[in-house]
Formats: sequence, structure tokens, C-alpha cells
Amino acid sequence: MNSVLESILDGVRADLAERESAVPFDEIKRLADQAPPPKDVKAALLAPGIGVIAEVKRRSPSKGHLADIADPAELAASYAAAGARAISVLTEQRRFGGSLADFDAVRAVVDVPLLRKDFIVGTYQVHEARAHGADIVLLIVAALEQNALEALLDRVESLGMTALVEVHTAEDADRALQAGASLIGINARDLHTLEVHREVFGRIAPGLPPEVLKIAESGVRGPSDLMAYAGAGADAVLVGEGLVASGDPKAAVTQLVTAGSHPACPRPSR
Ligand SMILES: O=C(O)c1ccccc1NCC(=O)[C@H](O)[C@H](O)COP(=O)(O)O
Repeated sequence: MNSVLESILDGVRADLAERESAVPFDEIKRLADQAPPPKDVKAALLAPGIGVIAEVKRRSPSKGHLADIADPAELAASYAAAGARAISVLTEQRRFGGSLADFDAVRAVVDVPLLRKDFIVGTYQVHEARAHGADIVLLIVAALEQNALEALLDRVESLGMTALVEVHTAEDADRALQAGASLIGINARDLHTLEVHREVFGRIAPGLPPEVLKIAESGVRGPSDLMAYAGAGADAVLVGEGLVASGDPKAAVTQLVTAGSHPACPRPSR
């Protein structure tokens, strides 16, 4: 099947091959070893209330252009000041307009945990993420064979980072658990069709063990979506478009953070 995900992965592999020939693996490993230690992601996400992971997202395959982000560092600093628990930075260039330069700019100004949001297909990218100061690395189950998923999860953890393992189906969730994931993102967006169905979270989350942290990804357009995900057991929500395309990302993230810490907001039981 020639899905959107497969075409994204083709581009990612081509770009990765160029970076690997420009900066050898040994050098990336050396830079990763020199980076400041990763932050305690789970402690950040387990703070009281439903966390907000705010995303720096310029465009997307589903919507095209989302926002002119002249200064990703300024945007990220406003997210952090508003109380975002973590920040996600898209680093995929061809379809999302992101870059490691965006990631570096954000890393330079915020102290909250940073997620490298990309399509990870090899260990080089994991060391590269660490070299740039990432604390969290996204691993998408649908993009990886099981042995690759397990090897990449081990590599992420061996570098002290946390893997956000993304699933969209119950079968993906079984594979994530088998790989040993302890932070699982349930993406409402089907990466083959790009359709967003928020109810996917409520179908999958109850089947995950209570000790696994659950992130609801995609489709949050305002506080009522956050409350609905919280009611279905989310520890945090990951939000891109609803912030960057709002016209006032700082106000939009503040509204979500306020909703997530409101006493009426449901809390996960663990
Ligand atoms: O956003 C897309 O169109 C997309 C297409 C194909 C693969 C991944 C895609 N998005 C990545 C994400 O999962 C989202 O950036 C993230 O969950 C935030 O979603 P949203 O709040 O709906 O922008």
C-alpha cells in the first residue's frame, strides 16, 4: 500500500542518508555523549493535573500550511511560560517544514522536556536527537518492524531518554507493550488515511496497564477536547494545530493548561 506514511518514510530515509554521509555515526555518538543529561520526563508528566505537550508545527500533510512561525524559540518560550509540561518540535522537513535548527533554537531557550517529533527509522536518528538535547524521542509503531521498534526503544533508554511510543490500533498497542513501552501516545490520526477520530483514544487506553503513561495525540482544538481525553484516561495531550493555527498560541495554550489543572478536570486513576 502506498500510504502517506510510506511516502513520508521514503523522504525521511533519503534525508537521513545525506546527514549520515555528512556527519559520521561515530561523530554523532560523540556529540550525544557530550550533551547535557536528559530530563525526568515522567516526573514532569506526572505533576498534578492533565499535562499539555505543546507542538511547534509549521505545516502538515493533512492541512498543508498551518502557521508562519518566524521564531520557533519565541513560540516555545511562550508555551513553557504558559505551563506546558513538555514541548514537541517537528524536525521532519519535507512534509512538516521542521528542522533540527528549529529544535536547537527551542532547546536554547526552554528547560522543560523536549520531544524530537520525527519519523525515526534508525539508531543514527536516536543519537542525533540526544546530540541536539532531546529528552523524548517519538517511535511510531506503524512505521517500524517489531525487532526495529524494540532495538530503537532500547537505544533511546540506554541514552537516558524516554521513548514516546505511538499507536493507533489495539494491535499497535500490543506491540508497544511487548516492546516494553512505558509512555504510550495514542494518536487519533490514522497515518495512512490522515483521518482524525478522537474516540480511538477511549477504545485503546482502557486496555493499557495503569502504570503506563498515556498521551492523547492529535485533534485537540480547545479545552473541551482536553476534558474529553482526560475523561477517557489521558495523562497529557499533545497539541499542534490547535495552538499554532489559533492566531494566538499563547492564549490557546494557557486555556488548555488552565483546563487541565481545573479541579473539575478528570484525573487518571492509578
Ligand atoms: O499532522 C499530520 O497531518 C500528520 C500526517 C502524517 C503523519 C503525522 C502527522 N502529524 C503528526 C502528529 O501526530 C501531530 O503533529 C500531533 O499529534 C499533533 O496533532 P494536531 O494537534 O492535530 O496538530
